[in-house]
Amino acid sequence: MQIPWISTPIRSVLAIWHQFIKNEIPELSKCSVLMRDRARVEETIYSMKRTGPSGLQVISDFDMTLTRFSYKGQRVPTTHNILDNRLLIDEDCEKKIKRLLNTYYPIEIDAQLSPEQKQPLMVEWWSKVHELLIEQKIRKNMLERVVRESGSRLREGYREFFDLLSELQVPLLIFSAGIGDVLEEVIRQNNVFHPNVNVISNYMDFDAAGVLQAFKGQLIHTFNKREGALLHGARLRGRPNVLLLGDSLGDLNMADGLSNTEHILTIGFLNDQVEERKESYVKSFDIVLVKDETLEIPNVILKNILKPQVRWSKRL
Ligand SMILES: Nc1ccn([C@@H]2O[C@H](COP(=O)(O)O)[C@@H](O)[C@H]2O)c(=O)n1
Repeated sequence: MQIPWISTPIRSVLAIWHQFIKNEIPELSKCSVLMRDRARVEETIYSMKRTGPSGLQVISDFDMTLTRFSYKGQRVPTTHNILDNRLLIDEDCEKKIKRLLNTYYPIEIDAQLSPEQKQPLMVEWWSKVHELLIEQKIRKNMLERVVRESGSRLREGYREFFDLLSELQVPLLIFSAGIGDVLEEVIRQNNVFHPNVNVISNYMDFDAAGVLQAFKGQLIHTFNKREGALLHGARLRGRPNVLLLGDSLGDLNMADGLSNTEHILTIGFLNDQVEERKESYVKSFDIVLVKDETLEIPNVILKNILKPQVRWSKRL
């Protein structure tokens, strides 16, 4: 808002007031942020803000959503890839797992294939890898060290994200097709496994000697999160407003187990194959973050919903 004939301080106060009444979030103007309908996004945030922390829950994917996609030019390992350590698997197994990754990951992110076409292939990928891991007789007591030695990295701003939700007792459900035991160890080692955090994932089943013998429950892969959400619906109910974070179109189904929702705001991290997938991401997510390795935008939105008074008093 530019009014040339009034002094700068008055102009700044007016600009802040203008933003306040319009509920504008300046960070959403960054070129890495894409939205189909910005006005709708801001209205949704405003509605969520009116209900406040007691009505909100956050549902998030883990690998490449809460963790970085890459760091210093290298891919950051997923919870599956963290197990690629000689303490747990031999060279032959490592080669086989890499070959499977090179075969199936391009399918997972292929913009030309539908989720229905990808589904059976994802089951194949996950099942083959889990079989290989079971053959390796992985020991539970090695996981702590293996996670510590891995290059796993949560996104910049993760502490603020986890701590804010914990402080205001907003439930955070991490819904991951990765490996739950490894995921829990990553957030524990980063000191953010707070009591408001719940995890739905693929958990390892260890025998009495602590050796991997199977995986528990129904397999979760990237494109069957709807089934998982329906199965675990009870863990999702209760709060009508949802902030959902993911990096795959399959993550949009993570809130399918919910009934009585009022507002769902979806944020998608577009990390890879950007040009090929941009259109479908913008169509499907409310906000798309292109090659953004941080949690800055989710944090700004959360602060806006949960702590409006802090935001405005800081700015004034
Ligand atoms: N053998 C595998 C299987 C899957 N992945 C990747 O993990 C991601 C799943 O976890 P989310 O937390 O994102 O649900 C998925 O995107 C796969 O690319 C893998 O690295 N190795």
